Amino acid sequence: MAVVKQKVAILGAGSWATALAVLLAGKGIPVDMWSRRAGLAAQINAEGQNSRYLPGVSLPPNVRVTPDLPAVVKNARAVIFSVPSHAFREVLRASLPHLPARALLINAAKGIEEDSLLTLSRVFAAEAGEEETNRYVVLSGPSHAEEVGRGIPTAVVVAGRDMAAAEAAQDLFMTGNFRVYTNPDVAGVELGGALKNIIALGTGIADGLGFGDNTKAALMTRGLAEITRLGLAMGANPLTFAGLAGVGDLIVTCTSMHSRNRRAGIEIGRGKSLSEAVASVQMVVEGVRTTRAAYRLAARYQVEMPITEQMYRVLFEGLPPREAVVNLMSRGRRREMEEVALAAALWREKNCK
Ligand SMILES: NC(=O)c1ccc[n+]([C@@H]2O[C@H](COP(=O)([O-])OP(=O)(O)OC[C@H]3O[C@@H](n4cnc5c(N)ncnc54)[C@H](O)[C@@H]3O)[C@@H](O)[C@H]2O)c1
Ligand SMILES: O=P(O)(O)OC[C@H](O)CO
Repeated sequence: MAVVKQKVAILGAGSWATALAVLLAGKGIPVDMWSRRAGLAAQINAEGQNSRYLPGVSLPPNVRVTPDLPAVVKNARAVIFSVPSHAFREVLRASLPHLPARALLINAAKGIEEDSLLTLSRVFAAEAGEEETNRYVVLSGPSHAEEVGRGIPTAVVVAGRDMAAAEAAQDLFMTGNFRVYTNPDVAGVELGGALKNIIALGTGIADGLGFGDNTKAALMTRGLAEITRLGLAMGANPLTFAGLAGVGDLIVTCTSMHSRNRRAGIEIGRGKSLSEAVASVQMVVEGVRTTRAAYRLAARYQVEMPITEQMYRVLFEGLPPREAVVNLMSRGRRREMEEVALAAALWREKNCK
């Protein structure tokens, strides 16, 4: 007798939600997806693809899309949140009364809540209660929907405070083309995934200005240094930033034409306004809100984040991108590793007794 697999719910119907639906449905798992817009749900069901957000990728027949949120999460063994980070609290709140008691809860969004400056795991704890965080995990790493949807080999990471939950998510997603690692460092994995978007906007701007690979490598490397500094101040393990959610995602987002953050940056570098650049991408550009959040977090934690500061001035204070480059290049002399190494030593002392 064939074993009927218990369904998975995906909240959101954008590009990442659709790619994850294709991945899971390809494993024979029934997938119910929630779209807040009935029209988009009907269109996806009728066309057998999400032509608005992930054109050219066929959805298996075991994927259904509906605007009925309670019906989508009912009896799901896992619920995946795949909406932009600014919508996470609202969608979580709407779904909480309906979530099955033991369902694994997976967040696939990459951002920091702008008003509260909370990472999304902390938003979850605030809304659902600290006792629920054992079944909450975050999925991150270098994974563009356009490639995952087409079965291109990809490696990602799942972080959870309870390793059993992280391992359950690992089992859920793992395929021959989608390799999943686990990590207990929730803060590091979510900060890596969120903060790299600021640097991707920056490398896009550098490309739009006509600069070269040297500039991009400099921004990525020094970007990783300031991401690590803030991560350390916020309790993350510095080694997480050497992994898939850190340097891995930084590489893919700063170099790929699939990256919405990089594409928006290119348009800004070519002279478009922020709103024109974001509108041209037609999908969420998480790095814009994250730049605002990280700029304030840097001040709160007294962490030096020069690239983030210049990005903030370009995006929100009208600083011409070329002046931002001059400001970065003319900073005082520094030793490369001093602060990060010191902070990492302190972290080891505190956490590796
Ligand atoms: N696209 C990728 O390759 C990719 C990969 C990994 C992670 N992510 C992350 O996944 C999250 C979602 O990104 P995406 O690429 O799917 O975005 P997208 O722009 O492709 O789609 C966003 C979806 O969310 C919906 N939405 C927007 N505001 C909403 C709200 N208030 N309530 C409910 N739904 C709302 C939109 O209608 C749309 O269906 C982001 O945090 C992104 O960083 C994306
Ligand atoms: O398209 P981007 O720039 O939002 O990046 C998407 C994913 O985070 C890549 O891993």
